[in-house]
Amino acid sequence: MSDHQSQRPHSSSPERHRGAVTLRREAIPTSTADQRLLDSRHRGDWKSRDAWRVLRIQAEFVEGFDALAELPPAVSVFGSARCAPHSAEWALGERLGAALANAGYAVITGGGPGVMAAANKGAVAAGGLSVGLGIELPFEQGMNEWVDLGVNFRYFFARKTMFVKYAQAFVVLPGGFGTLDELFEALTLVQTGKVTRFPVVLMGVAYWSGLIDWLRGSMAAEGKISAADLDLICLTDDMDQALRHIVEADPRLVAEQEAAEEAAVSHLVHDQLAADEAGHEI
Ligand SMILES: CC(C)=CCNc1ncnc2c1ncn2[C@@H]1O[C@H](COP(=O)(O)O)[C@@H](O)[C@H]1O
Repeated sequence: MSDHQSQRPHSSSPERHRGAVTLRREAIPTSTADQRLLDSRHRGDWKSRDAWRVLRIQAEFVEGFDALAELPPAVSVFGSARCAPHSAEWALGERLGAALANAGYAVITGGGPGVMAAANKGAVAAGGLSVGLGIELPFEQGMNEWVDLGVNFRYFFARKTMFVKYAQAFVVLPGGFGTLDELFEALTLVQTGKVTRFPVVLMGVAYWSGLIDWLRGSMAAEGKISAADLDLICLTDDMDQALRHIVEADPRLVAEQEAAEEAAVSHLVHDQLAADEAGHEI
């Protein structure tokens, strides 16, 4: 008898154990897991159980990690699925995709239409890697034609993990609920220290100003966030400023800068020690 079993209190009624779960009386199933798995008549409802879904969710994370692990440094771009081709927002998305690709970043979008397609198109035109993380929706929708590496997700939350995990920054163009969800998720992760050095750029000053005013005038003024939390956002229409904000926080550059600073300090200490020694000898 194992230690685990010997610690169980004796009970007159029969019981069954399923991992950490103890089952007694009416809760004991009349069939075994093997029976339910092998009995084809029940295959349908077995698949709709949450335990089965957990495996599908797990598989979705594994597939996402597998497909994206070797991605070069990347930036996730968000924005409206509904902006029309040839609109000003489309043009901004395309310019942004190209600028990011020219700066050496892969461009990750939701793989859908609108701003997503524009940013993917810009990235492809500039010779960059164009990535789409699609989402299964109630209506049929393929990846936009400018996605070169596409992964389709069933679950929003698994997909959202990929946007953060494989990007060094978020750039958010004008959009609706989906875009706000992605923006505020990033801000919450940075605010709570779940991700560090993660630049969030908002492009489209006219569109976002009302929201920023409200965040400052109501949310921060009433103490729901600190004024410093607003510093997490870089609001600009200027492509160079957006790029600078991203590049300056790039972990590769930051690591190089920290190494250079450490080297300078150790030289200084070394010189000081040498000078002290020379002073003693005199
Ligand atoms: C025409 C239409 C509504 C298509 C929807 N097709 C979509 N395909 C892929 N990602 C999407 C889609 N809709 C919303 N999203 C996600 O939510 C954001 C856009 O939502 P919204 O349009 O701002 O609220 C995108 O950044 C994207 O990640």
